[in-house]
Formats: sequence, structure tokens, C-alpha cells
Amino acid sequence: MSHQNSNPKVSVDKVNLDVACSHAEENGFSDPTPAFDSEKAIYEYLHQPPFRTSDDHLVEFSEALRTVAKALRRVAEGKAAAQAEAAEWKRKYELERAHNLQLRNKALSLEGCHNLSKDLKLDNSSSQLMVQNPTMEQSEKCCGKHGICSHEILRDEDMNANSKLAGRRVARKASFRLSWGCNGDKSGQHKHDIVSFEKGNITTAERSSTQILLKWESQPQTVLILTKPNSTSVRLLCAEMVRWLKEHKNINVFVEPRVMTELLTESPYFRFVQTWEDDEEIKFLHTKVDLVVTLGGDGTVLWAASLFKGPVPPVVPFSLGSLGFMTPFQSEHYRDCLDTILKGPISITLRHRLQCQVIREAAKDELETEEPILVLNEVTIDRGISSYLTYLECYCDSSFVTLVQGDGLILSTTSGSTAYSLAAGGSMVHPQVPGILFTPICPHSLSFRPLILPEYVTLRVQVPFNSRGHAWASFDGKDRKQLAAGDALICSMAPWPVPTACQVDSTNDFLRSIHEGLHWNLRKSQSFDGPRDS
Ligand SMILES: NC(=O)c1ccc[n+]([C@@H]2O[C@H](COP(=O)([O-])OP(=O)(O)OC[C@H]3O[C@@H](n4cnc5c(N)ncnc54)[C@H](O)[C@@H]3O)[C@@H](O)[C@H]2O)c1
Ligand SMILES: Nc1ncnc2c1ncn2[C@@H]1O[C@H](COP(=O)(O)OP(=O)(O)OP(=O)(O)O)[C@@H](O)[C@H]1O
Repeated sequence: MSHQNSNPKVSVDKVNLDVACSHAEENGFSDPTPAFDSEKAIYEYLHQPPFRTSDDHLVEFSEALRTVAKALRRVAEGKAAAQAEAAEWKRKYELERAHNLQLRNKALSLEGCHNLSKDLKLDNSSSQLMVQNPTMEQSEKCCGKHGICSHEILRDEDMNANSKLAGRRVARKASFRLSWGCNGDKSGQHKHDIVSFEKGNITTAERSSTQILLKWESQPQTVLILTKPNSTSVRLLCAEMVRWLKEHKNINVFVEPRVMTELLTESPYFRFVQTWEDDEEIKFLHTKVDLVVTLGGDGTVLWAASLFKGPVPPVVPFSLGSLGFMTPFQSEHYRDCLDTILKGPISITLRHRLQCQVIREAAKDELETEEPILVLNEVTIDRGISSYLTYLECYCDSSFVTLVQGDGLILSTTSGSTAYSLAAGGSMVHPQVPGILFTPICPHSLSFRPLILPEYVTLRVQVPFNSRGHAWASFDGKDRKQLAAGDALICSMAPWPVPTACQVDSTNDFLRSIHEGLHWNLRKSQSFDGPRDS
């Protein structure tokens, strides 16, 4: 036998591959989502030398299997159709039965009544309503969490219509129900906020969110100050602010251990300032701190966010950097600013974060997984030091999105839309918009435009086994992690946003940042003189 494939496992996998491909192609689009048990085996197979003519019998065998798979699928489809039809008949039967039962009950209750025929006539029209009863009960059960039913509204409508138009048959509008996947109660509540029914018509009830105001119900008592390292102006301002907060506001102050050392070196006066000794204590910071003040640039806001792996107290970012996209407060006016903020109410921007988890191929059967990482700007999967193209398979929930072939991919929050994602050609998005930006970095394709996906999706970016190199994930520009073939990064919206205080409000601050920080659409105005429409 010439170059026969002697590995039976690989041959079987080749057959599986053919069957899977035939399914995808029959759908009119080539979906690389494989239906294989072992992707690894397929990639091993792909690396085998090509078949020669002596492998014809294998090809024939795979053809035969493909035909069998097709036939099986048709059988399955036929069965599903038959089941649907049976269910429909059953439903009609149940309705009819309920109808008859109602009629009988009515007839029995009217037994003593002489004018039976007249009542039965009336009953004819009310029976239209009565058959609704099982559905109405159902709607009361299902309306609670995971959907909004139109039955309720239609029922009231019908009652009125019925009394007015008694005896006259009216074509009723079909009732329906909106439902959605319920990954916990959170999604249900959210949809209840934004979708409503009015007489069975779908309307949006409220906008997803308006400007959010934070009002203190009790006086804030503890402030955590986080500072950019290696900056004399920041160190001086920090010492001054700590003193002012203690002496004028009687506020307890927390700082990082590094800053504590700096303060104590300056003067033993700062002994009242608190800090932590080991990282375990950071986990409980959010329970002790009412407000976080950052002194630095955007990087210090990112640093502050990274300290809180769960809920984050409101953050007041003072600008002591050069760009300061997320730092609207001027450090020179810190007394007035803090005075206003400690009194409240404060306009805040709820900045969404992404929760990222690396799943290792080598450890996929182990229970322990790597700690999730929360990012305020973005997670980047790039080629790192590798000179090869990154080759990344991307899935959104269970749907295949695309293969990224280029320098990498950015999964960004809307807050991060003005950072790396912007530099890679992504759109700028108001930070209050809930969504995930999917922005390629230097894609080697003319048609790879960035996407913005809804906030409820889960994204999976995987390095396939046939990738030439490793990929690297970094989180808000930090903590690089290598992703080997088979490793994946799972990313979804985190439940803990970062509330940042606004100078004016969320929109005003955002527009001011893109104008002043990025000089967005800055152009000399056209002069008045010159040709004009007559
Ligand atoms: N090509 C690029 O534009 C590029 C490359 C690498 C990293 N970054 C960004 O840098 C961030 C890390 O920031 P850093 O301060 O630790 O690093 P850094 O010191 O390298 O600063 C990066 C720059 O990005 C700005 N920036 C950060 N977040 C921003 C935001 N949400 N909107 C607008 N500008 C923002 C900062 O003000 C700073 O000027 C990463 O999250 C990434 O978004 C950008
Ligand atoms: N408290 C901190 N501890 C450790 N690193 C920090 C801390 N605060 C900030 N950093 C890091 O220091 C770097 C610079 O901080 P930041 O961006 O705030 O200053 P900047 O570079 O002067 O500002 P800008 O980017 O606006 O010019 C960032 O990478 C940030 O992650």
C-alpha cells in the first residue's frame, strides 16, 4: 500500500470532518464550528500528508457516511415536524374540550332557568373568552420573571369589547408573549424596564438609563486615596489632601502601603492614616471605603478599578496626567470638589467592566480554573513577540463569529472605546452604552470591520491547534498571559461596574473629553465669503 493513513483514529476523524463540513455547506454557508469530539485529532489529521488514489475506498466510505448523516438529519427533521403537528392538534383538542366543558357547566348552572336557549346564545360569545382561561392562568404564572405576556392586557380589552359587542363575533387580535433566555433574574428585570405592552403592542417603556445620581443617605466617613507612583506633584498633593480631609472633614483616610511609607517619611503626623499589610485585606476594602479618590491619569483610574475584584465604591478621579480622559476633576480645586461630593448628590457614570477568564487546554478537565480578571478598558489578544499572524477563532455565545488573522483582537468596554480600540479603528461609544466592542488589530483582510455586540453575550476567543504561534492576552494593558494552542479566553460583562463621579454629567464629561483630549473633529470653520447657493 502506498502512503496509506495507518492511524485508524485519524481516519475516523477525517470522516467526521467530512460529515460536519457537509452539514455546514448545505446550510449555504461554511460554518467552521465543528461538531467533532476532538478538535485536536482533526488538526492532527490535517497535518497528515494528503491522500493518494489508493485511499479511494476511504473517500467512498466518507461519502457513504455523509449520505447516512443526511438521511438521519432528514429523519430527525421529519420527526420534529410530526411532533410539532401533533402538539398543535393536541392544543386544538384541549381548547375544544375546555370549550365544551364550559358550555356544559353553564348549561348545568342554568338548568333551573327557563330561557335556556337565550343563555346558550350569550354563552356562545362568552365562550370565546372562557377558552382563554387556561392561558390566562398560565400568563399569570409566567409573567413574573422571564417574559411579558400580552394576555393580561388583551383580557381586559376583551372584557370591555365583549360587554359592548355582546352577541357579535369580533375578530380578536392574537395574544402573544415576549420571552427571553433567563440567565438569572437580572436579564428579566432589565427587559421589564425597557419593554412594555400597551394593548398587545410592543413599545419601549423607558430609555435604558438616564443620568444616574448618587445621594448619600449617611455621611461618608472613609476615603481611599490612590496615587500615581514616582510623581512629586502627586505626592505633595496627596499629603495636603490627607491633612485637609482629616482636619476639615474629619474623614478617615486609607492609602496604599507605598504611600503610607512616603507620608510617614514626611512627618509622623500622618500616623492616623490607615493601610493594609497583605493583599488578602484588599478583598474587603469595598466594605470599609465610602469613596475612592485617584490622583494621576487614566492609568490610575484603571489601577483603582483593578484593586476591586467585586463591587467598587464611587471613584473621584483628579487629573494629574497628560490626557485624563476619565479624570474630569481639576486638582487645583480639590477642596471645592470634595466638599460638593461629600455632600452629594453626585452625577455618576456607571462604567461597565468585562470579566475575563483564561481556560487552559492542558487543565480543561481540572476543577480549578484561573481567577477571573476584570477590565475597565479592554482585554487584548495579540501576537506578542511572535512574528506570525495571530490566528484566533471567535465565538459569540454558541455562534461562530470569525477567524481573526492579523495582529490581534481587542474586546473593549464602551469606556475603553476611546483607548486602544479607538487606535485600532473602533468607534467611540458613550460610556453609559452597555455593549462589548469587537475590534480587530491590523487584520489582514480588506473587509474586517469592527463590531459592537450587546452586553449580554459571552465571547470566546480560542487559539486553534493549527495556529503557528502562541497568542498573548493582556488586561487593561497589563498582566500578559500566554495563550497556547487550545487555550481560550472567555469574556462577558461583569456584574460590578466602576461608578465614576462626573464633573457635570456623563454626556457632558464624555463630549468634553473627546473635544479637549482627542480634538475630535477639529477643523477651521469655512469662511462666509465665496460661492453660495443662489
Ligand atoms: N495604540 C494604543 O493606543 C494603545 C496601545 C497600548 C495600550 N493602550 C491603552 O493604554 C491603556 C493602559 O493605560 P495606561 O495609562 O496604563 O498606559 P499608558 O501609560 O501607556 O497610557 C496609555 C494612554 O491611553 C490613555 N487612556 C487610557 N485609558 C483611556 C480611556 N479609557 N480613554 C481614553 N484614553 C485612555 C491614557 O490617558 C494614556 O495616554 C490600555 O488599557 C490601552 O487601552 C493604547
Ligand atoms: N497606585 C498605583 N500603583 C501602581 N501603578 C500605578 C498606580 N497608579 C497608576 N499606576 C500605573 O502608572 C502608569 C501611569 O499612570 P497614569 O496613566 O495615571 O499617569 P500618566 O501616564 O501620567 O497619565 P496620562 O496617561 O494621562 O499621561 C499606568 O500604567 C498605571 O497603571
